Amino acid sequence: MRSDALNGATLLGPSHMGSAASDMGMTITEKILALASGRQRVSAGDVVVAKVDRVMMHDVGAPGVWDVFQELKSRGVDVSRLFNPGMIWMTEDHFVPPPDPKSAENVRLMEQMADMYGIKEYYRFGLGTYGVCHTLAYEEALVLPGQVYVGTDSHTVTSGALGAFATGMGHTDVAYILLNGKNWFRVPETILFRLNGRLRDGVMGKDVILRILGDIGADGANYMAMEFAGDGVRAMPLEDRMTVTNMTVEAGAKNGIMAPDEQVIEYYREKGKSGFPALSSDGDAEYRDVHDYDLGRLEPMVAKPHSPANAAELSEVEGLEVDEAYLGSCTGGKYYDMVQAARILRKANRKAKTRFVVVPSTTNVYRRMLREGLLDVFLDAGAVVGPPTCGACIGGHMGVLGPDEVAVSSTNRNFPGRMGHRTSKVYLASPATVAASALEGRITDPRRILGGGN
Ligand SMILES: CC(C)[C@H](C(=O)O)[C@@H](O)C(=O)O
Ligand code: SF4
Repeated sequence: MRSDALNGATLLGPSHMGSAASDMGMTITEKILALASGRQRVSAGDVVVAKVDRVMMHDVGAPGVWDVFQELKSRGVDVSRLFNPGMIWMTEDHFVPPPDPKSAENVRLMEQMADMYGIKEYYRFGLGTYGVCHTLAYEEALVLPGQVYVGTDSHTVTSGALGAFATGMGHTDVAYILLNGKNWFRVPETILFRLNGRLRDGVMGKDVILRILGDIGADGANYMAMEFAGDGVRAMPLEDRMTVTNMTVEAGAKNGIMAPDEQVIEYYREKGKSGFPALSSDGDAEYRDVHDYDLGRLEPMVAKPHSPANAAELSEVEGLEVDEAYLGSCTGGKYYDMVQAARILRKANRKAKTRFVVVPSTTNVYRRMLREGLLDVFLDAGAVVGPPTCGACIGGHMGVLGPDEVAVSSTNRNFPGRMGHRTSKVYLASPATVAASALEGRITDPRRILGGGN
């Protein structure tokens, strides 16, 4: 079955897994876990031991895994060799360039791990390409459709937009995978979100996922797969799709996933990658729930403090004064996000009225911004443009908030204190909304500047 399914980068028909006619079909998530565990079929609730294809560690996760290794060593476990160093890739992203001694120490520890274990795919700040892991996974084609991909970060779910089973795991689980190449998974139930129609100008993937989070709640998909399908998905650029899967974990999801379409396959072809299974869900797959959305009617959204699921239409808070507009992170610091924000600034052609912090998520984004004149657009608007890092998204550095400050941010979490002082307040919004709000110093509908009907 495995060789049938690994049929090159072609879109495989629904029933390629050869399940008996009487069986229910499978979801894409079930198919990937079946392939990885060498089974003909799996169903939600099954516990499987699945081979993991790729593992990511960053400058917060790798030191945590190192600690687990030391603990195992003290109990007599041999941690001198890994199952397959080639399955691992690492990047420095959360606290780089290091803002404090502890972060600097973590970076040194990563260097040591890379040397000791022979980890070759290592993206280091100050030595060329590096950046926020989830953007880098896409840009450098580090994860392929159909793979089981695990990272030391909860937003590893982002890569599900490209058709992988992608999920975050804790240090102990990742340590186990590094030593054994596999782990156990309970096959999640799936909620299907059918996205129909096209987003209007000024409305982005971020608005889609905030709407959905508002509808299902912060625990609306606990340990479930959130699958997105429909012509609305196909109409979205890949980087905007990634914003949608990125925030599935904010509803508690195990993974977010979209079946790879021609756009995905073409993307990988350009990167010189093929030979992966482009799986999709069967028509008779079993879903826990199905939700329909008409993207053509979606309004710009925000998530009010202090939960990503505390969603409201932007109109509810329009005009609210902000102290900072933050454009960055794996959610809102991708190239597409920068382009959408810059479009608003170009159109307005004036300075921001509030502090405006722009942090491209990777060096690839940064270089493209430089080449295409986007850096000038942001600088001309008065923004400070920082080097690639997670930065203020996690309250680390590069624009953290002071007491009672209010920010509008393209990031994914607005828990108390997430971006700085515990009394600060964060409104999550799309990159377009962040740019429009920076210009006005107040939460602003980007369509006011773009001139669309709102
Ligand atoms: C530091 C890291 C483990 C964490 C995560 O798991 O997501 C961070 O990236 C976040 O966004 O909160
Ligand atoms: S940018 Fe923010 S959400 Fe993304 S990995 Fe970094 S800290 Fe986490």
